[in-house]
Amino acid sequence: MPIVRIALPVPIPQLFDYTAEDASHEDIGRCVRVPFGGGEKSGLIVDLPVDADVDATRLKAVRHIQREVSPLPADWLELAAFTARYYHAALGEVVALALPPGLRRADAVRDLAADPLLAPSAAGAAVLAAPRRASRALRLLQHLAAQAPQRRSALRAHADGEAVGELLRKGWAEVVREGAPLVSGTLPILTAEQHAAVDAIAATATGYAAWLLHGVTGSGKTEVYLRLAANALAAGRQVLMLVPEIALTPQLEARVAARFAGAEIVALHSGLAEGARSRGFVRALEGHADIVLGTRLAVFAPLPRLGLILIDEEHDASYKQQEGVRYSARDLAVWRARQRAVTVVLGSATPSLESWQHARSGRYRYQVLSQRALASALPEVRCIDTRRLKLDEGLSAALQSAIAARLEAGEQSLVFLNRRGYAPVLSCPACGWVSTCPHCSANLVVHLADRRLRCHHCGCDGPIPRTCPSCGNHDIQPFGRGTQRIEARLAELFPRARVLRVDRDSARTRAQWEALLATIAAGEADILVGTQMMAKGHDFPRLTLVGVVGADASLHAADFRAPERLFQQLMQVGGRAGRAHLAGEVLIQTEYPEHPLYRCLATHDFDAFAAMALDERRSAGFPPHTFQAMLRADAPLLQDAVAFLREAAAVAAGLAPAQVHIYDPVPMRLTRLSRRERAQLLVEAAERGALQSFLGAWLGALRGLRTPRTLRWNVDVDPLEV
Ligand SMILES: Nc1ncnc2c1ncn2[C@@H]1O[C@H](COP(=O)(O)OP(=O)(O)OP(=O)(O)O)[C@@H](O)[C@H]1O
Ligand SMILES: [Zn+2]
Repeated sequence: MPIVRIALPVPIPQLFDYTAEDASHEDIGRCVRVPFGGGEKSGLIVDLPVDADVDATRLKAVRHIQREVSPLPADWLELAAFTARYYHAALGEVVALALPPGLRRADAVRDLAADPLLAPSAAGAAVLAAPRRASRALRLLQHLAAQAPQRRSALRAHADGEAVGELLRKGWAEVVREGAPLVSGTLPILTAEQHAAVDAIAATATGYAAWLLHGVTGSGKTEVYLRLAANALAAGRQVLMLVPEIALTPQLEARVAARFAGAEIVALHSGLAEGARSRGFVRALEGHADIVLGTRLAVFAPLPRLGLILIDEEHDASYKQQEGVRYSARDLAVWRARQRAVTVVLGSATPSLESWQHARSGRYRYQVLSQRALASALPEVRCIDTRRLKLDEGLSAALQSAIAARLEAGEQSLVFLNRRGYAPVLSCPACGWVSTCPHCSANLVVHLADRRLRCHHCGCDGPIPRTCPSCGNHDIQPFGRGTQRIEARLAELFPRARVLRVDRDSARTRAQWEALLATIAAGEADILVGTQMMAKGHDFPRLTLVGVVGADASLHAADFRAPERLFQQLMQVGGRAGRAHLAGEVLIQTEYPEHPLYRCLATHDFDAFAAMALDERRSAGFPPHTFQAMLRADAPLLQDAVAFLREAAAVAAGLAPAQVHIYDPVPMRLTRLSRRERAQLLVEAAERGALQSFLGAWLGALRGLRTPRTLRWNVDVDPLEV
């Protein structure tokens, strides 16, 4: 009887053999359900071995093979295997992460029929012409009318997308004939730099090439992506477009859908309902989807006709998964481009130092967009020296009057503060009590909007006490400032202005987020108070002033990547100012106006900053000049976590070649998280290969160690946080 070898989601690097009566080589790459332990697990057939690893008579039989959809192709299995190897994870875990849950469970995949193009029908047009009460269906119809035709799946993705069935039932929308033009709408005339970039990148389109597209904020990188995508689509190829957080980029989704009305666009991200995710994945797998637009996990989309990979905001930390299999979608995308011999474009106004270094060394090709597409200039950036100033709830007089001037002119301002909540801690001046999280080594943040004290790490919360829980003092005070406090003060200072706070508390759902964006875009907000959510990618033509408060705190953070992140964040958020025809200005409140980081910001000199930061990294022996991996352990008791890491370090000492450096175990900065104490051990090498082969041997040995039941450990290759 045929034997099938299966990758199952278990945390050990082992494959499992089963028998399957009717299995053939055609089944490699198919999902299966198998008995496992007392229950059932689902996994993927990766091989059809001639002989089993164990006595064949003891093998159990698979329960079900999913044969409704095409098997995952060999190149996809290679991608999964590479991911498992490089990040030292079990293949089954990679498969579990990469496949949509429904497909992996070998469930039936429904609704695989083509994704029809829809447009308003005559009845729909009549509905739009007559005044009627607002409803979901009406809003969706209006949206469709503004951008018809649209794929059913694209409509589904709209905030009112649930009404798509209703629209069809009511006859307000109809299916339009295929063969609609691939590219629709009027195309903007490219700037000279955009033109040069498109030409240069298109010239390498016949094989593997990695491009860093370094375009200043507002330079029109998106337009370059769209033109390159159009070329690939015209050549009959599929395009993979990665974005940092799809919930943050509904605008981009809409833009892509509007540009390529005749193309099938599939969104892939973890926010989708299971059915939609399976469906999109299978549409890509079977070669129907033309464009796959998604967050990091979309890098695992199977794409038989792949022709181009685009990575927007390539520097963004969200491309790195921070739990489970800690992969970097950006790095995997580059590997994938090489594997499939296609072009990959990494775009950013503030490239990661890793990518910038690759561009310098010639590993990546390099294309610059130095001018903004619409605006005549980048915003003017100035520091407000706050050392001798009296601030009003953190706001300087200069910033206040700049905001007042924008109000007067009918323009928008953004106050950027990367700390949500009202105040980072509640404290008692009498006895020194502070609000600390019972589960984490962190303070509880005051959220005045819903009157709670909340931990931003474990999420636990409770009411705000009226008196000090320790001494009974009535006069306990919120200490420090978050977005809610700034919002409240701005509302007092500018009573006639419409102040809008944009952070993860005010935009908890995608619908809330889209509503906020729509409010801003419609000019119905005058002063925005926002966290880094506001920094990414947005394009609001009337936003002309960005005020930065509280950035100094990150200047002296312990993580060696902190300056890079701060610079990127400030350049990005500053880049929201003056993107269209109104001049922009960025005011940074700081006690260190002479700091080189701020000076580089003021001159928009990313290259100077990057060169400086890379020099520092070289002398300190940090990435990208070295390669790192982090072994982390957590347990209810810190001593258990540290003891394990000490043992791991001792094992490493016996295995590591001279060029691999093993650091001492240390508690993590946020030592306690959700009642578990955490510690880490850094290993570093001058070469990736040396690190990789050491890791293989070391982790193998660690898996054999006896550890307390309550201890967990994991490895993070190329960690972003150290
Ligand atoms: N060739 C062009 N002609 C006219 N307008 C353009 C052109 N290219 C881009 N734009 C417009 O310029 C603005 C900035 O473009 P886009 O948002 O793509 O910039 P970006 O490079 O992605 O910037 P960021 O990195 O800051 O997000 C947008 O409003 C876009 O529509
Ligand atoms: Zn907590």
